[in-house]
Amino acid sequence: MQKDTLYASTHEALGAFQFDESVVAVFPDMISRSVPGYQTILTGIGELTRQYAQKDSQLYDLGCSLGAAALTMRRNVEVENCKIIAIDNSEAMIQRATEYVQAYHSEVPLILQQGDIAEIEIEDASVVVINFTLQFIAPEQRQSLVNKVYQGMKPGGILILSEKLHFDDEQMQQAIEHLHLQFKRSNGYSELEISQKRSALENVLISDNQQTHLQRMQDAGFSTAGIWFQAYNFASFLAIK
Ligand SMILES: Nc1ncnc2c1ncn2[C@@H]1O[C@H](C[S@+](CC[C@H]([NH3+])C(=O)[O-])CC(=O)[O-])[C@@H](O)[C@H]1O
Ligand SMILES: O=C(O)C(=O)Cc1ccccc1
Repeated sequence: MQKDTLYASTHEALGAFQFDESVVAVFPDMISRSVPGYQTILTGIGELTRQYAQKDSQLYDLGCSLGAAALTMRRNVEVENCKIIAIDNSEAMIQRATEYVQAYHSEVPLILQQGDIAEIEIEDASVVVINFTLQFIAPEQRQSLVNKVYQGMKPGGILILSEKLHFDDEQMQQAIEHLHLQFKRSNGYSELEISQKRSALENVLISDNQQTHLQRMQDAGFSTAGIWFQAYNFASFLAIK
């Protein structure tokens, strides 16, 4: 696995964070050193897929990057006639994801598509995963995306939504941000890397608080929604239709 050193040296004209070839090359290392609980969330996505995937249905991974969640879902589907659809708008991600997916054999079809998740159709879904991607969608498009997911779901279907959160209470925000900072330091990121990445993500990753997420899922129509996992400011929600 290639080490993430993207922000290790000084960038004078630091551009906004983009999911381009340079990020793709280091992505597995970057996400596991930056997101506490990432592996545990993938394991949970597998377990929930095993429990909630319905026969004759579609499973979606929206904002799939290299397809980690889609591959975990595929390993855990135990019912007949399921199809997994994984979508990302980064050409570089989809290209690399296609190579990854080809390395594993399975009877369950997995289709990788380049596209904007705000624009694609969702139908006959039993499991929809949005693992750390809604935070990159324009805030004013988020409700209609979650509405569309709900509309495209079968009764009993689930949405697994993982996001970086912020906290309205300033003291909570500071305390939890500190814990995340320490997590990145303990994973070998330097102060320069941390501060340059933070600048690059400004206005690119726009987090919501927990209440905004829960309200949005409720407004979409989900009768049940809650957090099933949280590590510091990174949480994963489960909503059931
Ligand atoms: N409008 C959009 N449409 C489609 N894709 C998008 C859009 N905007 C951003 N993306 C894509 O969303 C992904 C977010 S990463 C997901 C990790 C993965 N889920 C994982 O489980 O490993 C999370 C992170 O890096 O923090 C990137 O691949 C973007 O190209
Ligand atoms: O690195 C961070 O500080 C994050 O908030 C998470 C992240 C992880 C990978 C790509 C973009 C953001």
